[in-house]
Formats: sequence, structure tokens, C-alpha cells
Amino acid sequence: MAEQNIIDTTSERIPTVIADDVHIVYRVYGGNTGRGSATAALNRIVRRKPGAGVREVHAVKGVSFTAYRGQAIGLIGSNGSGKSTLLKAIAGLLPAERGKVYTDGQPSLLGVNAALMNDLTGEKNVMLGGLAMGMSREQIRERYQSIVDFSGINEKGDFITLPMRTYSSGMAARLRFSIAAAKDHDVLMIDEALATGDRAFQKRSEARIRELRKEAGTVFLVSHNNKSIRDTCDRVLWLERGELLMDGPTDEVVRAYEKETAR
Ligand SMILES: Nc1ncnc2c1ncn2[C@@H]1O[C@H](COP(=O)(O)OP(=O)(O)OP(=O)(O)O)[C@@H](O)[C@H]1O
Repeated sequence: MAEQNIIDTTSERIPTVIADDVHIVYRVYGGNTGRGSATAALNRIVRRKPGAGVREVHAVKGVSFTAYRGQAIGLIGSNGSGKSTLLKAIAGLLPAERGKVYTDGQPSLLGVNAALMNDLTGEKNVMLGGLAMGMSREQIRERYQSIVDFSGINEKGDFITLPMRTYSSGMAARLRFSIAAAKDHDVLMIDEALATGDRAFQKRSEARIRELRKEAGTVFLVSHNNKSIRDTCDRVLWLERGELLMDGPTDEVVRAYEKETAR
């Protein structure tokens, strides 16, 4: 379905991300033989060609779309359909085998595995995450309390001064989201972070996503929770086996997806 369906009559549409026939291929070494030894690697280097044990996974196949400022775009599709891979490509973390990704501004990918340091306290990670996003120490200090309050980490005790490795997976995901959401992003990509928080936190996060959109950014959200997608996104891309199956208004695409998955 063409994305021309999304009509914004209120303002001029400013593109933030353009994906033009993007293909992403993973290469798995030793995939056939199960051997990933140093000798096999040396052999490959000497022969300067992939060995017989190289397997290719064509994870994204010819995806094209244009995202605009102020849009919140949901990515849906079954497990392994290429959602996370597509986000990584938009963030510039994976090279495209073919095609091109153009972005306006710096895309920030907030994955469940976003790189914070497990051995550092939550407090130090707020500083680290803020610096990594380009905020100054002063800006981080100013926003510190609101980040901690938003995360709800300290609701049941003084957890923010404990190392992150002592947090539950939900607590850690909440802190990551809260750090990322403290900054206004040109393009913010959220990979399943909302699924891990409790209902109250999900509500806060959804409200913050709406704010981020208003502040003129573009938000991408990967989720298996159709309700989260309905509550936050105005447009949805449905991927299946690496291909873009549908691109359109949330209600239309989610309804088609639910019909398909109910079979
Ligand atoms: N590092 C990797 N190396 C090789 N293949 C990979 C790698 N990461 C993902 N893949 C493959 O790429 C395909 C797409 O995976 P991806 O993680 O993008 O899917 P997804 O839609 O995000 O799935 P899920 O909903 O389960 O998170 C899958 O076939 C997966 O096996």
C-alpha cells in the first residue's frame, strides 16, 4: 500500500528519513559447518573470499518509505520479520547491501539492549547516557531528577544509587527509556522498550512519545503490543519476511495485521 495515503493537510511535510529500496544482508560465518575456528578465519582471509561455511540472511528486502517530521510510526510484523534490522539500518548501525537510507538529523536508537554500563549505578548511567546523546553535564544535572522520577526507579527505595545489574529487566528498560526521552530527538527509534514497563509507566511513556512528536521529531516504535501502537502511532509499517507488506494509517494496517494473525 502506498504511503501517499497519509495526508497531512495542516502543514508542510518535512521528510526526516527516506529509505530507498533498502536491502540488508547478514553474513553468518561457520553457519553451515558449525566451525568458526581461527584457522577457518585465516583461510578465508588468505583466499579473500567467503568460505563454504558462510550463510546469508536477507533480513530486509527492498523496503522504501519516507517518514515526516511529527509522525510516530509503528513497525509491526511477526518474529524475525526484519523490524529491528530496519531500525538499525536507519540508525546507521548496519550497512545497506543495496539501496540507501537518508536521514535529516541524528537518529537515536533506543533498544532494550541500549549500551549502558551494568556495573555502574543508575545515577552514573543517567550521566553516561546523557553525555552519549550529546547533552552537556549542566543539562543532565538540570534534568536528573525528572529522569529519575519519570523512570519510577526510586518508587520502592533508593535503587538509583545501586549498580544497574541489580535491576530487574523492566527497571533497566524503564531507566533507558527515561534517559532517552529526556532529550528532544530529530529521529527517535524505540525497540520494544514499552513492553517491559508496567501499565503506569507505559502510560507515561506514551504521553512522552506524543510530546516528542509535537516537538517536531519523528518517532519509530517497534512493538508486538498492538494497543501501544494504536495509542501512540498515526502510521504503521507492516513487515513480513523482510518485505514491506503495508504502509498506511494505524487503524487500517493494524486491523489487516490482526485479521492475518487471527487465522
Ligand atoms: N546478527 C544477526 N546475524 C544473522 N542474522 C540475524 C542477525 N540478527 C537478526 N538476524 C536475522 O534477520 C531476520 C530479521 O531479524 P530481526 O531481529 O530484524 O526481526 P524482528 O522483526 O525484529 O523480530 P522480533 O519481533 O522477534 O524481535 C531474522 O531472520 C533473524 O534471524
